[in-house]
Amino acid sequence: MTQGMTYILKNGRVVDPANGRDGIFDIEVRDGVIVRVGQDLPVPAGTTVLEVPAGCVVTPGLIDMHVHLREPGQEHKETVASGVTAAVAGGFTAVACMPNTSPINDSAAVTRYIRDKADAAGLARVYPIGAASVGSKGEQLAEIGELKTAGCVAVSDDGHPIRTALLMRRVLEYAGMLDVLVIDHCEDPTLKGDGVVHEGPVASELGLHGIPGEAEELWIERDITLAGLTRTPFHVAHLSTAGSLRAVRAGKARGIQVTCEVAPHHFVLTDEALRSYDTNTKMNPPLRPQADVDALVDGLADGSVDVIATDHAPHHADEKALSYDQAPFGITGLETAVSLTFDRLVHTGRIGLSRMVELLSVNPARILKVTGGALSEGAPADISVLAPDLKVTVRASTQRSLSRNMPFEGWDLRGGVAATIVGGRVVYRNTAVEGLGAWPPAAVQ
Ligand SMILES: NC(=O)N[C@@H](CC(=O)O)C(=O)O
Repeated sequence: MTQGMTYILKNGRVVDPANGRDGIFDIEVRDGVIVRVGQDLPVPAGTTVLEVPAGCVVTPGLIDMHVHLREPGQEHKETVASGVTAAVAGGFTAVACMPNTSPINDSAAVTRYIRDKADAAGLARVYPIGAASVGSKGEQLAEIGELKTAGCVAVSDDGHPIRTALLMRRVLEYAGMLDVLVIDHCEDPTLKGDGVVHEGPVASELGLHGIPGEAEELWIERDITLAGLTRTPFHVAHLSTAGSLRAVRAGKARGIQVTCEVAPHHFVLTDEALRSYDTNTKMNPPLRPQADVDALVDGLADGSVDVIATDHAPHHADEKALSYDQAPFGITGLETAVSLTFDRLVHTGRIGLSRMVELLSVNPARILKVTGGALSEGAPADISVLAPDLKVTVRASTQRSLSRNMPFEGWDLRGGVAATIVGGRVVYRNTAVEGLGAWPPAAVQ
């Protein structure tokens, strides 16, 4: 389908909390833009009708604000093109990619390189996140103004915390002045030491070095204090413990502009999964005990968690084949997030569909200040069509990511993605969903 086409998405259940909509609506798209949303829209001559399959839900395009695309420098794990292919297959119309590439994205040249690759792929929108410090080394401020001009929407030293309190203060001051979001990977490196899993009975039994939850919690307290001092918004990457969530809630209650994200693996898995010794259970931060998982689910339900973000961290099979201590941290997530969210949060009754859309679209758009988050007339037609009752069996071999490091192999989940529309183009169509047969072929299907 070309961008110039006019079509009407008909009879879908539209869940668009930003516009207060949850019901059967039609959406008219022209030249890549939503021109009308209404009930029983008339179909002008020459307009294509795309009937939304029964049971499917139409939402503003999902946005994953934490992914690793690995290009430049680690194209054996993922490229921008393979990453955005995985993104649209996972229902995401946009992703924000972390700067821990090789070289690090601490310059306009790297930012532009990533954007050019994303433009060439022409699938999901890609928003680069620049490094907060030169080389993410935690010594010298990066050129945040230059990064913003080149297209970065946020800064972070993700993979590492922003190393000192003074540097964090300066990053907040400069980024705040330039209206660039600061995202921190909150982890005290001295407390982490050579830990590879959560510190607790499971780690002891398995003989693996532990990382206490307090390594994250202390750092979040530091950053919230500095966000208060500088009166600047601050976003916590991959929050994983009950104590961290208490700190965020307390910060919000004091009026500090702090937001946070939780990754699906942290609300689905506990550190019991480590007993498999599967290195696909090794990620940063580590899998936590049930009490933390319960607290995160409560936070996702009650609004204290703002965002679900995958922390999609592809690694090559050879690297993940190393011993548990040696293997790199991280798992892929773009192609399982929607199914895990449906299965574990929506179908269990913990959150409703509109909260799901807030977590995966409305809030990431608002926090990053990027397009999307609402199906408004005049907005670019970035739309996700979700299939809440689709039966999905997760298979790494059928995923689009170049890497296969994920711990959900063979899982049967209820809920998936039917189609993904970016700027009016149907870029992904799931051939397993009945009723999409009359839709035009998509670049990914
Ligand atoms: N989250 C992860 O487990 N891995 C991230 C970096 C990091 O945050 O350690 C990666 O880039 O692989």
